[in-house]
Amino acid sequence: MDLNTLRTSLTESAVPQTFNGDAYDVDPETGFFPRRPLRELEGDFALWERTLVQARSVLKLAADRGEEAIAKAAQAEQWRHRVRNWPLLDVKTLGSNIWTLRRAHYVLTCILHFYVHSLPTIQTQGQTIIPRPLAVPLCEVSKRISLPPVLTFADTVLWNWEFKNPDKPLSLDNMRYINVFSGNETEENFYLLSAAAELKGVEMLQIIERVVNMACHLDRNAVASIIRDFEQLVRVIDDLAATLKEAPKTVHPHTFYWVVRPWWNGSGDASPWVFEGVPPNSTPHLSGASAGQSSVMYALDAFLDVDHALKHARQPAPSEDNKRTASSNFMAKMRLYMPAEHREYLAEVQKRQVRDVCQRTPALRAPYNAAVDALKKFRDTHIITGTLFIVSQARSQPPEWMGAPDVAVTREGRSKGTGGNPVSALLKAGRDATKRTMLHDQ
Ligand code: HEM
Repeated sequence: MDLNTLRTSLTESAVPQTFNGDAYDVDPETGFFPRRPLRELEGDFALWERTLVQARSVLKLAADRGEEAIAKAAQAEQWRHRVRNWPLLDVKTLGSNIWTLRRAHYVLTCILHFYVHSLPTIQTQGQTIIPRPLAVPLCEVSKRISLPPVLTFADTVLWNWEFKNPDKPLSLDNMRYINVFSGNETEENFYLLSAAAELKGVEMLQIIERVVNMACHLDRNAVASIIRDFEQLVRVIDDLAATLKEAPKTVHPHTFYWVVRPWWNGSGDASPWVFEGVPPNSTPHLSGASAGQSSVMYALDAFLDVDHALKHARQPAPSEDNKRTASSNFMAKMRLYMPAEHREYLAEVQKRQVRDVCQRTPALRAPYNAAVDALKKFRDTHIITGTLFIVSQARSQPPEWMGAPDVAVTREGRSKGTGGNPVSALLKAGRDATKRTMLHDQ
């Protein structure tokens, strides 16, 4: 679809009578996933595609001191040298097809992360320079699709797959991840776990759309139907929690923490990124990729009206830790890393104020609360997962073949999440905000 056509249809449907995900690039069968993989870039831009393929076979994390990394160090430097000497391509000639621009974002952000995280530390003292032939087109493409010029959840999970069998529809069994930075199974399995949540979430989005439409014209039949939908929603959220609980079976916590997650990091205080040829301060959002940017859970939050920002006086009152986390605005900031059309979708769901409808309709309160409770339990599971995969691993030693961790970074610092919040306080604040969403009899 053409970018302008999509934007126009969004503007025209600013307050649609019937809420329909299609208008926001949300597919009825694949949700936030595109129905088909994004097509490779062609012509001059095939250079970017080739560079990404080469990166996978030669680049390792800068901290990697393993035999393979040492043997490939010269090839890795040649790869970075080639990127620095690329011709400066004009992205205007890419056209305005949204899928082409998304593919360009995916390819260039993957190259960016290969580039910065493989750079020997000696070359990143004080600041990390992103060379002009990469920086300029990346920032222009990002601007055109309203995404920051950094790897996002969409780049790693939504746009990074191909069919095993192109004649069959998208499903977990019929997809394979293309760009796996570390090349290991833990990373690919993390993407598949996220994909499982996205695909499970499709059912959830169908429920959300049905309920927000019925909530506008509430009669006895609509109430009965909404009650059934809330019951179904509880089952879907329970399934999501069960999927998350299974994570340690396929995603290895130690490998995840030391070998996979560093590839997704964005710009940090120790060596902030500088985009050559791009006006300074024009790229403020550079956190890096996180499952915290998956629109699926935010759709649920918007639908149930979970108040992460603590704007409303709800019970029980927030703790001091909750307040500190809310002031960092993490949840609102993560929305900036989602595709623009999905952000619009979330805003539209939020506007429908389903929580208020349920508050005014006694028969809906208990079914609504059951869904909130299921989401709270999902977040309880998520806290356990975050503790196992991040907090505990921050106390562990890196694999032997890796250089020692940066001694300047304390263990506490190492258990910070995307955007710099301590992981456990962040995940608990989300759980507590969910608890406060419960309706009480008035
Ligand atoms: C091994 C599996 C997982 C781990 C280790 C993990 C870890 C984390 C961490 C550390 C954060 C804090 C922000 C950050 O540092 O990026 C976070 C946030 C978040 N994650 Fe996960 N996550 C996992 C799986 C998932 C899955 C499958 C989903 C999607 C359903 C998900 C959805 C979220 C959301 C929505 C947030 C924002 C905070 C919140 O809503 O409470 N995560 N996750």
